[in-house]
Amino acid sequence: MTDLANPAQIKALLARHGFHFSKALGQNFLINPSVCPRMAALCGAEEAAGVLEIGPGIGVLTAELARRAKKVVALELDTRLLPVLAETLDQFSNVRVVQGDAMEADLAALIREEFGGPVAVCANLPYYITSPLLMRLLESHLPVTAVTVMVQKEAAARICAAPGSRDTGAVSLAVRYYASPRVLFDVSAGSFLPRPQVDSCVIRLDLHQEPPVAVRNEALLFRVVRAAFAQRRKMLRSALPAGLGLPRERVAAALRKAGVDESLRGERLTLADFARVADALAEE
Ligand SMILES: C[S@@+](CC[C@H](N)C(=O)[O-])C[C@H]1O[C@@H](n2cnc3c(N)ncnc32)[C@H](O)[C@@H]1O
Repeated sequence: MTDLANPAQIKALLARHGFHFSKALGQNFLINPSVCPRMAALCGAEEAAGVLEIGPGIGVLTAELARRAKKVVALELDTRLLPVLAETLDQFSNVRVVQGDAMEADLAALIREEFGGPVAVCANLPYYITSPLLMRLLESHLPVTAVTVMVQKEAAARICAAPGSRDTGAVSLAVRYYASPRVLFDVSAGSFLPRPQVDSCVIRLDLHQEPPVAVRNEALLFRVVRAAFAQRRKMLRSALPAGLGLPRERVAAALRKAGVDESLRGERLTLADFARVADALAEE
């Protein structure tokens, strides 16, 4: 049996299957033996109905999840990895590997059919789709308790940024609408095969039962947030009309009504501020 924390054995396994890493699919596999047990222990696997993993690779994290969760469903895009996973996860009767694209798959149906209730999501994410995939998981109103993922360190700083901080952006605010984010631990570039250019970080997003702010039109809220950060060095009085394609006077009136200073930049606003601006614009 292959020791999935042993680089020499992993290389031998992949060579036996004629596998070559695909950069385009973000294939950097974990080889640091301490990372997967920590992720699996911190992702809420035991409390949920099971764990949905995205991108199992050769199954190193999947195995640790299977030791703790009632059931693990692992969604992998690369068909070349299916025979590898059949071999490495052979000992676990509570794991099902599903071939598919996490950006396209009907995740609601998958969770409904495979699990009896809300799941935890755990993944070492393919970096090329980190933000869109996270937003898909959050926006789709899936029965998910928490999302624990490895992302690039810079992405973690943006996703978990507190409002008003230097790293805050449209993604940070969108994430906070759906979840409470926190950084769990850092992971060095040397923990992966092949070694990526940058360090990584494991974060956990605990999904809210209800959004922390009430807003009339969710889509408009996110349009306002994106407009404010599309030109983040500009004050709201310029950034919002440009980003929303609205007359300056209309935006100025909405900002006044919302009690938000038009000379501020987006990074100074909280989610509640943005919600008041969106509501004021919706009323105009
Ligand atoms: C960073 S690797 C992580 C592999 C493994 N979980 C580990 O930690 O070693 C990302 C994995 O996601 C898979 N992947 C890439 N794009 C995907 C997609 N759109 N849907 C599902 N899996 C994808 C890759 O093939 C790869 O196995």
